[in-house]
Amino acid sequence: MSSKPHLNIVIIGHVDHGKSTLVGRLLVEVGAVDEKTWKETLEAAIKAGKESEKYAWLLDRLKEERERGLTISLAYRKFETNNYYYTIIDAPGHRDFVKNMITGASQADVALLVVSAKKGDFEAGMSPEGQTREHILLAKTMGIDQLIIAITKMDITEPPYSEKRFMEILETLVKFLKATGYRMDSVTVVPVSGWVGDNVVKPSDNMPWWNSQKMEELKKKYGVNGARTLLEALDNVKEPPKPIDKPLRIPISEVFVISGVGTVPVGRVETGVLKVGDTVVFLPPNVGGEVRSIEMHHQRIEKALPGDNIGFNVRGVSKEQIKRGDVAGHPTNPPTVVEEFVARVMIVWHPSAIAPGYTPVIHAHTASIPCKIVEIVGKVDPRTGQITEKNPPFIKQGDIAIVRFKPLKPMVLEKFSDFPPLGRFAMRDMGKTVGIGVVMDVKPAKIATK
Ligand SMILES: Nc1nc2c(ncn2[C@@H]2O[C@H](COP(=O)(O)OP(=O)(O)OP(=O)(O)O)[C@@H](O)[C@H]2O)c(=O)[nH]1
Repeated sequence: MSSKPHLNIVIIGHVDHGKSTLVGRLLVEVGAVDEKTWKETLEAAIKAGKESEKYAWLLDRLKEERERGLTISLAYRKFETNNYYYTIIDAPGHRDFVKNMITGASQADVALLVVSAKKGDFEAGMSPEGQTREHILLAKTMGIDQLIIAITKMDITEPPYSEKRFMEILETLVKFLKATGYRMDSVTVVPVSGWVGDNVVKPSDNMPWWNSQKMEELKKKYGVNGARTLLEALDNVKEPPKPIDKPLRIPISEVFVISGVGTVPVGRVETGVLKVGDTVVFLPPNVGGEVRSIEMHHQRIEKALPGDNIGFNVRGVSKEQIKRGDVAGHPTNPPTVVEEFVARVMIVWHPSAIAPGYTPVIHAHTASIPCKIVEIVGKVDPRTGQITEKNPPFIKQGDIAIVRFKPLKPMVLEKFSDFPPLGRFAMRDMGKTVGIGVVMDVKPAKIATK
């Protein structure tokens, strides 16, 4: 196996804009789905009267197989480019997308926004209820900074492969993306047809205007990057910085006592490196000691890296002192216990209005702590992405807002920009997910030294 970096990608876009068709085409052309499986699936699609939706049909079938627990389909959600291994985190509908983003073990490194250029389609996606608009905001809220925009169905613009239509769409999108806070140099655009296969893996002759001169023009005019094909755009994504260089953070999921070993907290290393012999500290309780051993998959290891699920024995820490939701780090740069934090939240479900005083349970990393809203700093207008209303009296379903929270018990949280896995959360109440958010700023609590 080669050592290409692994990236997670999420597919977003308005209903029927051509996500499945484009992704199906990509998977077939890069060889992630073999020709034989493809032909069989195609025949089944024709039999079922789904000829015109064969790629979508394929993806749906793969999804069904996965839901039935067949492992083979997993392979079809993975593909390679020259530089990366990709895993597709699917996002067929808004609800699933939100759920996946919160509960998914893996954060998306990049989003592929599929936008239909067909007359009327693009306009529907950008309407106030449109998912193009909603998904862009959601992706931004969840901290996905790299965006590839595939403007698809170029074969059925009027006239077909219209440069004018492409430019009109791009201009509207750029305006909205800028207002949302996207950096244009993190955005790459490509005109495609998922159906015909133009500019998906192979450069197409149908859009002679899509050339290096045009891409330079777009860079100058809007700051966005152009890619010859979707594959090239995927290949040129920037590798996210390795969390190995960051301070150590291990959210604890369980604590065991093992005879002959002692106290063994278990958790996943999110950032940094843990070595045998290191001194660690657990926050909020602020207790710590020397790491005597580290175990992964029942094997002793000397050092644990981001992504490793480990159990580790710490001298002088008892089971009663630490629990799920605590976070281990090095004493030189310990995890942050917050007195208050400011977050950007999106309310995905709530039957009435949310006002200061409201206290949902915040689920962040392995912690679940009730946190009170002490201030609604401002409401973000979904049409522009800008703060419009300062200190509104309440927020409701569909709103995006900047909110200040106060945890009712000691809690470790970090700024999303510093430690993404410790800076995103779900707000839950009444057994449901009320909202999602990312931590923009923290006010550290004073910790008593022991
Ligand atoms: N002509 C043309 N039709 C396309 C293209 N891409 C998709 N379509 C058609 O548009 C319709 C929707 O495509 P899908 O790929 O199912 O769209 P989707 O975004 O996956 O849809 P949902 O998952 O239901 O949101 C289907 O009838 C496709 O055949 C394209 O590039 N050109």
